[in-house]
Amino acid sequence: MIDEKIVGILDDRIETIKSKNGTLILVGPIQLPVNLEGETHTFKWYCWLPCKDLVHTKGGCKNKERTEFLIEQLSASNLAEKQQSSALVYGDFAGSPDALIRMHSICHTGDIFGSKRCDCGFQLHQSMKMITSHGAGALFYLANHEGRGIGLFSKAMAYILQEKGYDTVEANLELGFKDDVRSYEEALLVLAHLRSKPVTLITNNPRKLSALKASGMNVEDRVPLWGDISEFNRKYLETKVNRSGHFAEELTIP
Ligand SMILES: Nc1nc2c(ncn2[C@@H]2O[C@H](COP(=O)(O)OP(=O)(O)OP(=O)(O)O)[C@@H](O)[C@H]2O)c(=O)[nH]1
Repeated sequence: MIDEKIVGILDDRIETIKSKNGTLILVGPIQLPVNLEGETHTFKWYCWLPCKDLVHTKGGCKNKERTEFLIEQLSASNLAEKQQSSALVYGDFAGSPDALIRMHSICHTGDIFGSKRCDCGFQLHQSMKMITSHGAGALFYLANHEGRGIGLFSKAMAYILQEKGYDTVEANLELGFKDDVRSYEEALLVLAHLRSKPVTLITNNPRKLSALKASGMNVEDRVPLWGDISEFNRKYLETKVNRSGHFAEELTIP
């Protein structure tokens, strides 16, 4: 039995988002002060969970019952073994006429370790800076997208192939994957829940742009995000342009 007071505290900040493919449980907003190059910017942080990741789910509950049931499931659901994605929201996200969106795929090596083999760490921090300078926007951090959806272990194997001359696309294909197996469905449901007005997408990837538009994202515009180019990621970036068709007009590879 969960303490009623605990249920009351959490219930205010838990919502369910229903779609034809299932239900997401969204928790937030949570104040998150973030250090961006010495300046503190406060984001609103949301995290979500597909209902199927819980041990059991109970349909049709009233809010308080649902929240109590959810808390009861948590400790047995082994959520640390699964991936949970989240969103950092900035400014008047629902109301602002234009908002910048970054759909950022997790990159353990680039985002956490600062690896220079890719541009992911740079893109993560730069997009947060772009969103705060713009005044309104959201960064979706997609935790089940590692290695463009192949997973961290497979990405490690792909890196070994790349050391032997295979490019990013070839390495994925040689390991039996498609080049890009990412799904944006859950993130789009959360986005639609938080904002209905059009957005500007931060990306260099035309396939990401079309996939998101095809899934119903209300994208009005796109802004590029190239940078942190070095001898270590030159081939990776050239492969993006030459094999994956990335918009190259804003890119200068020295
Ligand atoms: N398979 C594989 N994935 C990689 C490699 N380097 C980085 N990644 C992954 O690529 C993903 C980053 O993709 P994005 O930053 O969305 O890049 P993008 O698809 O080019 O799109 P934009 O950055 O939006 O232009 C992350 O999940 C990384 O883990 C690699 O060499 N092989």
